[in-house]
Amino acid sequence: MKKARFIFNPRSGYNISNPRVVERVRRFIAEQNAAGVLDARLVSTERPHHATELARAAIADGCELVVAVGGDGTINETATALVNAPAPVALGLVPCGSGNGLGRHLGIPRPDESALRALVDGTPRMIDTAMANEHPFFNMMGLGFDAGISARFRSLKKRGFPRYLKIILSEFFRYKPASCAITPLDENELPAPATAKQRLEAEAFILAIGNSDQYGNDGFITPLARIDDGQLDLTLVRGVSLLNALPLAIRLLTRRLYGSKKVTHLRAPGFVIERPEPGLIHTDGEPREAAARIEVKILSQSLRVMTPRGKAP
Ligand SMILES: Nc1ncnc2c1ncn2[C@@H]1O[C@H](COP(=O)(O)OP(=O)(O)OP(=O)(O)O)[C@@H](O)[C@H]1O
Repeated sequence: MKKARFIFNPRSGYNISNPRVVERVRRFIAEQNAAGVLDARLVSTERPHHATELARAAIADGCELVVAVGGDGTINETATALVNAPAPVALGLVPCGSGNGLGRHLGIPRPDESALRALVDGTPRMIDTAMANEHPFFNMMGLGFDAGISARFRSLKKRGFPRYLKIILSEFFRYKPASCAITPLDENELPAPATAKQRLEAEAFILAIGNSDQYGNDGFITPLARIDDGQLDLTLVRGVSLLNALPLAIRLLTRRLYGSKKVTHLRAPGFVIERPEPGLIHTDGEPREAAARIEVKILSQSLRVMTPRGKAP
């Protein structure tokens, strides 16, 4: 019998409007407990960052499976406690957020029966995780336009994709591109000699660094990223205007962003981003205050995750 803990965020996009998800999860737990497969219970988060405390407590209690029932923010907080945890502790996902970027990349787009089945008969996989200064991330980090969106989204009482869209549109008209310098790092966290000539200074509309290939909702901002290759993919988008916003959005949704002249792609195990002053970034869609200098680095194969059988990306 595998000891497990389910960490449920009642504030995540899907969970607010779909109380049936948590009912189904409770039933699944009862079924698995009765069948002698799991020894599991569900706990709810009461505040931001509570999921990390709950996940640490679950590991200390001997749980081998810790399941995040929430969006990318809840997954981030839960997984933070599991990075480099001793085997066989694994993260499970029941993605119920507004975007579900990590879940979609791993073949778990929705909180459905397939997501639940993967928890008990799926394949455990080792994936990379990453840090942006002191902030862990698992899916995506960024600065510029999308960091502003995450800050405004956080202040909403109600969440969900339509509200995302509304904020994206209003932020588009007020956002001013930010200047930054980007230096790729090698495996030893030194400026990469082979790629040093790629050091870029730019006015970034969006600067995104992806461990997975998408923000969520199939917005493929780093379309070539793989979550277990020991590398991070950086996408720099410059000069977005009313004229080119729609074609760029279509490219974003069809994995063709790197065909645009406005877009630069870099790949490295890490990056240093320097800005004129401290400011906002986001990690997995959650806004954070960060120093002017941001060091982003990969932690190769540092998290075990349960994924559906035969669905490895
Ligand atoms: N009980 C709570 N009350 C208020 N906020 C909470 C509570 N529990 C967790 N949170 C916060 O809720 C926020 C949103 O969670 P989450 O990211 O899971 O949902 P989402 O934003 O709808 O999904 P996604 O990131 O996939 O778009 C996180 O910042 C988390 O810290």
